[in-house]
Amino acid sequence: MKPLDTDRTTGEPADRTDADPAAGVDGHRTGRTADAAETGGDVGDRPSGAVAGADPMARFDPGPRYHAELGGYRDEAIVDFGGEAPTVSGSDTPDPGAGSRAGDTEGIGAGPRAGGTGRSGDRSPGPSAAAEGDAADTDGSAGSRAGQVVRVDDITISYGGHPVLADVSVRAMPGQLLAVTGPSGAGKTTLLWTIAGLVAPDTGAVRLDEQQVRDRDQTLAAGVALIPQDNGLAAILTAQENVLVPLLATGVPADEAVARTERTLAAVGLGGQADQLVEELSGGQQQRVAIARGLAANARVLLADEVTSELDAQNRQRVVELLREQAWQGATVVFATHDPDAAAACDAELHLRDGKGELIRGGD
Ligand SMILES: Nc1ncnc2c1ncn2[C@@H]1O[C@H](COP(=O)(O)OP(=O)(O)OP(=O)(O)O)[C@@H](O)[C@H]1O
Repeated sequence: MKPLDTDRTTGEPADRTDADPAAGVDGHRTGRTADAAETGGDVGDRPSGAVAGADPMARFDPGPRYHAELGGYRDEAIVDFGGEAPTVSGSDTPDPGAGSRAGDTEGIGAGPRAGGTGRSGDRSPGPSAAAEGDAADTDGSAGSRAGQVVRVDDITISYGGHPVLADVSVRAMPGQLLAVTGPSGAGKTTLLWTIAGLVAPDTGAVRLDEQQVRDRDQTLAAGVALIPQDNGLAAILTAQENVLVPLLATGVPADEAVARTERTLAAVGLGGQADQLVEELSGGQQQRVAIARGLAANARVLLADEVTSELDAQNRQRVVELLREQAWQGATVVFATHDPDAAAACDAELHLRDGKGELIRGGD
């Protein structure tokens, strides 16, 4: 495997102003200080989120330490979620990256690790998030989003010489859900990360429509969102902020960002917990925040990595319905899961075992 370098330079955070937190970006943590130990020392100077003027949201500036494409405020930030954006080749497209992984260190190792070759020690730079406004998408109408065909052609990936995926091929289509199943360690996360451009195959290729995936920047620009297995949330931010900040940081107009945030949190049943810090939420609630963030990205390709693992049956079903809704709007959805019911609700299923991938249902 060739972990891709997604490290970014850091800078000092912008000074915060005291402006209005009502904007939802900064208002809740009065009296709470960031835990440097938890955050690698960065978040104590949490980026501004700050606000000034009549429309603070419109002036939101997360500060130079915020790495939307890395998903948060810390150098090790991992997360993801890509958002919609025009095309892979659209180099002028503002990077729709976003996501967040500011505070929570626990999940960083989840998913394919960098095998020690990543820039951040043994941690793989995580998927990042993204989100860029696409007004056409916000109405949620059928087919309003231009998904992309994801073509995985004969990819082989190994970690330190140990093969994980061998000649795996699959195609995921806009408007459809592709389940990726298989036992623990079969390579589901590795496959999703490869589609996201976070892991480069040893051989073979991944294409979005006709564009070969090169790296995460490219897939972010192409509107590929990843909801990582470990959620990748910033523990010291509220649920609302975890959804909202990446949207603002990637240029989604404030009104729309707020609307998307409210809509997606409500959709996952967390409308009443919007102002609660992530660290105060249960595991299942945190998972739903991460899902809301992924949904808010209005991605063209949505990669959901075991996003129902901590949910009760009712919420699992709801999340599968929400993924279905994404597909119904036109997105291409790839959903790694251990849950046979969730897999059965998908249009096709790729089963990974012993390095091989077999399309056991649907697809072509
Ligand atoms: N950086 C790394 N270095 C070495 N091995 C790695 C690294 N990242 C992942 N692996 C290994 O690759 C294999 C596939 O991991 P991956 O996380 O893709 O599996 P998975 O199917 O998503 O597993 P799970 O269902 O438990 O999440 C595992 O054996 C894992 O230990």
